[in-house]
This record gives sequence, structure tokens and C-alpha cells, in this order.
Amino acid sequence: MTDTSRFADSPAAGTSPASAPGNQYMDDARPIAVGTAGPGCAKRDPIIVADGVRRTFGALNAVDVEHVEIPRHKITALIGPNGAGKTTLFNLLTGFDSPNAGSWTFDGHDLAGVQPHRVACLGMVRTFQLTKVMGKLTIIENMRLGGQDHPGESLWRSLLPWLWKPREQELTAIADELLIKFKLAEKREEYAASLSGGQRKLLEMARALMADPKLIMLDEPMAGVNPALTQSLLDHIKNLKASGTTVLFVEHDMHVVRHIADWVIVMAEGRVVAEGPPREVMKDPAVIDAYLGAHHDVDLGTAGGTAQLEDALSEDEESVIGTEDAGELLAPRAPDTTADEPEVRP
Ligand SMILES: Nc1ncnc2c1ncn2[C@@H]1O[C@H](COP(=O)(O)OP(=O)(O)OP(=O)(O)O)[C@@H](O)[C@H]1O
Repeated sequence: MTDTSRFADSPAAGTSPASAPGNQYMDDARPIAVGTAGPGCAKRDPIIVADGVRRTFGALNAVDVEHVEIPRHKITALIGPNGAGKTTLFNLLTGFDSPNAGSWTFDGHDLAGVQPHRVACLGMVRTFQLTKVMGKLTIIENMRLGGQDHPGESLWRSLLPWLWKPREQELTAIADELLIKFKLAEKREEYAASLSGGQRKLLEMARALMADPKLIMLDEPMAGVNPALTQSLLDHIKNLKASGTTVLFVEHDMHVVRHIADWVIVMAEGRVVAEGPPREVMKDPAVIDAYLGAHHDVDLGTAGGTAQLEDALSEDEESVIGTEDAGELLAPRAPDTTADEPEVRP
């Protein structure tokens, strides 16, 4: 069941968790990898651990990942040229597709063969490259669908309003909080079909948060989003990290990746070909090769370009990071006592 207290205004509300001093998740500068960074390297505190995950379409090896770990409480970007297998890997990890081989765990749970709704219940939710909001439902109805333990979902419960009404009211309250934070509250009763592409991305992200995820996977969250909303989305992603939520996202804009990612995993032809902190990974010859093989004009996000993006964002009046309006998307998770000491694993 959703922990509603995480959505309520906490004592820290009114300051930006992304910029407030002393945020344990933002300030954690401990190394992410155990030992040297590289394809398949072990992490100090992984939330996903995948082994031998393979998915073929006919003769094509869409995904062929020997070993990969996603670090907990961090923002990880999954990048790679078109057709590298990023979306297919998302589909496999979240139960929307089945692999030919392989196993993976999420937060210690074995997830191979687990259905998407069960994966979501365990705390791993995702958004899609092409948004899947329900156009013929209103925004608030879309939001309620994202909640767990949905009221009235069984016939006998639906006939007994006293069983589902309190839960529906609770879900509506959570949804309204999130709609305010995503600046969609005024559109509450409008059909989702009336939203712009960027607003649909915001709605899909807000709806994913209804499940109070431990990990949110965003498939190209910035694609098709106009610049005015880019700021808002980036703020939300950073604020998620500040609240202790792990973020894994696919993105093609390398300036965005350099701006917000703590860690970058690079795929090419189904495999993980490089991993590391953004600034180092972009210089890796394997990454340059992977991109040059597919795109001769790709911009791997020079430091100058990233600085320009950072300047533009800091001047953007729409930015809520560091302002009184920031609030928190989710109240911070309890401190992670198990992650204090580096875990040495084989
Ligand atoms: N259902 C499918 N049937 C056949 N081939 C598929 C299917 N889904 C994906 N593929 C192929 O698998 C490969 C990996 O596709 P995928 O969409 O995972 O790549 P991607 O890295 O997400 O690319 P992009 O950045 O363009 O979204 C591609 O060659 C794609 O054409």
C-alpha cells in the first residue's frame, strides 16, 4: 500500500530538497562502483542486479547483457545509439517483455517472469517513450489509476462502497498533491487527450509516483518536451533523488545526461560497452566508437555545452530548484543504514 506520509508536506517542505544543505542523498559523494568503473562493474549498493539477460528478435540480438547493476539512490542514465537495446532492456526488467535467457533481482526480489503490475507493487515503475496516458479519462482519473490497491477492482468490493470509498479518497488526496507539484492541478478535470506532449510526460511521471516507487524508470522523458517544461522535468528528477528514489532514465540529449546523471551506462548492439561517471564515460573510446558507428553528427555533450545548459537553467524563472515553491515530490525515505559500509561482493 502507498505510504501516504511520503506525499504529505514534511517539515522540510518549502525548501528545495535538491539544493538544501544536508540532504543525505544529494550529498552522498561515496564512490558508486566497487573498484574500477567499467562494463558490468559491481556497485556499492545496487538496487537492480541483472545476469545473462538476452532477448533476440529472429537473428537480431536486441539485448545481450552479461552483467549490470543499477546503483540505489542515484540517477543513472542509460544511453546508446538508436537500436542499442535500451527500451528492450527496460521492457524486460519491468516484465513487459520476456527474455530468452537471464535473471535479475530488484531490491533483493527475483523478478524473472514476474508480471508488470507485480513489479510495480514491489516498487519499480516505469514510463514509456510514447506516453501511455488514457486520453479518454480525465487527469485525476489517470492519476488514481497509478495508485496501488485500487479500490473497487474486484466485483464484490465494487458493490460495497464503504470498502472502497476511503481508499479512493486517500488516492485522490495523494493525486491532488502531486498534480499541484507537477503544475497540472488546474487541468484536473480535463481529458488527458487535451494535454500537450510535454504535459503528458509530466502526467505519466506524476502517475508513476502514485505507486510510491523505490525506483522509477523514465524512457526518454525529455523527448518532445518544449524547453519551458524541460526545466520542470529536470527539477522533478533531481527532487526524486533528493527524496531517496532511485532513477534510471534513457536519454539522447547528452547535455541533460551530463547535467543530472550520477552514473552513465552505455549500450551498443545489445551489450553494455561502458559505464562510469558522465564526464569520464563521454571520453571513453568505446562510447565514441559506438556513437560514431551510428551517428556521425552526435553531440556527446561537451563540458562547454553542459555549462551553457546549466547557465540557462539557473536563469530560468520557471525553475523551482532552490526556491520557496520547490516543496518535495515525496518526503525523504528513512536513512539507509545497510549502505553505510561498502559491501564487498564477488
Ligand atoms: N518487437 C520487436 N520486434 C522486432 N525487433 C524489435 C522489436 N523491438 C525491438 N526490436 C529491435 O531491437 C533492437 C533494439 O531496439 P530498442 O528499441 O530496444 O533500441 P533502443 O536503444 O531503445 O533504440 P532507440 O534509442 O531508437 O529507442 C532494434 O534493432 C529494434 O529494431
